[in-house]
Amino acid sequence: MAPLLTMTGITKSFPGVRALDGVDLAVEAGEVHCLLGQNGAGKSTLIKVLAGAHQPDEGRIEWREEPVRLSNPVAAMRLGISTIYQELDLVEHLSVAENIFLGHEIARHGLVRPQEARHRSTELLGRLGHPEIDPEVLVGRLSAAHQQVVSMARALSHDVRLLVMDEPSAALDPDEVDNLFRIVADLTSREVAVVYISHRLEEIRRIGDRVSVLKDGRVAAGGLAARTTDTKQVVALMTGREIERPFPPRRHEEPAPTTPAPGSGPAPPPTPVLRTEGLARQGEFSPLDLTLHAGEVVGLAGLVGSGRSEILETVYGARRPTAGRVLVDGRPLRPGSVPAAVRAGIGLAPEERKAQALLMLESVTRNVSVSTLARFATGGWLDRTRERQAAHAGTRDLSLSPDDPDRPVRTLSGGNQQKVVLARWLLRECRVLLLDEPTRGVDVGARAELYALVRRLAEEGVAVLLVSSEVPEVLGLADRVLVLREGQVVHTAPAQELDEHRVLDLVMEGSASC
Ligand SMILES: Nc1ncnc2c1ncn2[C@@H]1O[C@H](COP(=O)(O)OP(=O)(O)OP(=O)(O)O)[C@@H](O)[C@H]1O
Repeated sequence: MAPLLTMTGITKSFPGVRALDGVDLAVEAGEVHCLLGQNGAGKSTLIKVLAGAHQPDEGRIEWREEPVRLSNPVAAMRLGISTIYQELDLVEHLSVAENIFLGHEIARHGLVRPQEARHRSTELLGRLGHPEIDPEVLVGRLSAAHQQVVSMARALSHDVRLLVMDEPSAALDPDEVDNLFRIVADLTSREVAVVYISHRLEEIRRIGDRVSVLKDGRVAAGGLAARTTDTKQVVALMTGREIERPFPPRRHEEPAPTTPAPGSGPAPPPTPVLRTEGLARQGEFSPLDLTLHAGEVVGLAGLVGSGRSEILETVYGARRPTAGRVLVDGRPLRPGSVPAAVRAGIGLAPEERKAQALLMLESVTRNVSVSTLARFATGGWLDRTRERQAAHAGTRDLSLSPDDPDRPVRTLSGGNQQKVVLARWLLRECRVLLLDEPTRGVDVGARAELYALVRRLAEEGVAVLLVSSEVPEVLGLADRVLVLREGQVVHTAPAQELDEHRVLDLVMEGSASC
C-alpha cells in the first residue's frame, strides 16, 4: 500500500543541537505508528515539523505521494493532520465548545453560530465516551483527563486523516487509557492513521502496528512490527544498552530494629522520621495515620482524584489540613507552612513541574540549585563554580541530555525538564522526599537510573513517599503500599504481597458505577 505520509531526510537544528539528523518516516492510512526514543531524541521536534509548527532545515515531505510544504499549522490542518501535544494547548478561560472550534469557528454568512458549535461539541464528546462533559463549562475547571478529551475532540473536529498524539496516556488512569485505546481503534478502523508517542513500552504492543525508534535525532530502526518486537530489543535500540531489570533489589523489608542494650528488655520501636496523625482535608482525604521510617519507600496507589497528590501537598505544607497534624522526628510542624516543612527536611517534587517548579528562562544550574543557593554563598558572594559543579553532578546522575548546565531550561525536552526538577530535590539532601509522578515523561533508560537513585537515597536513610499512576512502578520501588480510594486508605500491605491486578481491583472497586 502507498504510504499516506512520507518524510525523507528531515533535518532540524537549534542553536547548539541537531535535533533531527536525516530522519525518514513512512506512515500508512489506518495504522498506529509508534514513535519511541529517549528524552531529547527528537520525537517532539519531528511531530512539530509534521504539524507545520517547525520548518525543517532540509528534507522532503510527501502526502499521498505528492510533495507538500507544511509551512504553518493551518497548512497541516488542511491536509487532515491534527496534533495533540504533551502540554495541552487549551485556553483555560474559554468554554469547551469554544476551545474545540477555536480557529475554525462554525459560521454562516460570516456569523459565528455558537449553538451549532455546542451541538457538534456534544456529539464529539459523546463519540469520545464522555457525554457528561458540558460544552459550556470553562476548560480551566476540568480535570486533566477531561481536558485531554477536549483536545481530542478539537483534533477530531477537523476532517482528520492523520492524528499525532504525544504521550497521551501520561496523565490518565487505567480505565481512561482503555477509553483512549478504544477511540484509537475506532479511528484506525476508519482509515485514520495515528502516530503515537509513549514512554510506556507495554502500550506499544497493545495498540501499535509498527514502531520507529529515534536515537540522537536519527532513526535507529524504522517500521518494526509492534506486536513481534521484543521490548529488550527496543530498549537497546533506544538507549544503546541493555537494561536487565528496571528496579534495583530492596535491601530490607522492614525498618532496621534498634539493638537493645543488654538487660534493657525489648527495644522501643524506632521513631518514624515522618508521622501524620489524623491528617485530613475536608472533601479531599479522610483522616490519615501514616508512619514513614528512615530508609523506607512508601507508595500511594490510587486513581486521579483519590487524594494522593493532596496528601503529599498537605504534608509539604502547601495545603492547610482541616484536621490532624504532621510530625517530623516526633515534633509537630506548623500546619500549612512550606518553610516549616522545608526546614524540617521535607522536599516535594511536584506533578505539575512547569507550573509549580521550573524557572523556564533560567539555566539548568540555577533551576537545580535554586533551593540550596545558601550553601554556595561565602561571605555574601555566590560561588558560581561550586554551584555549577554541584548541579552538574546531580543532572549527570540522571543522564540529562544535552549534558549542558548553562542551557536555558525552556530549550530542554519535556522529559529532561522533569530530570532537572528531580535533581533539585536530590541536591537538597532531604530527610523526607515526596515524589509525585516522578517518571512522567521520563524515558526508560533514565527511569532505571532514577529508580536506582531513589533506592540509594533510601539506603542512606532518606524516607520516601511516592505517588505514581503506574502501578508496576509503585510495586517495584516501594517497600510498603497504601491503596487509596476516594480519599481513604482502603488497603495497606508490603509491596511484595501485592500484584498489579490486585492493586487495580482495589483502586477501581466501585468506580465503574460512578
Ligand atoms: N526550541 C528549542 N530550542 C533549542 N533546543 C531545542 C528546542 N526544542 C528542542 N530542542 C532540543 O532538541 C532536542 C530534541 O528535543 P525533543 O523535544 O524533540 O525531544 P523528545 O524526543 O521529544 O524528548 P521527550 O521524550 O523528553 O519529550 C533536545 O536536545 C532539545 O533540548
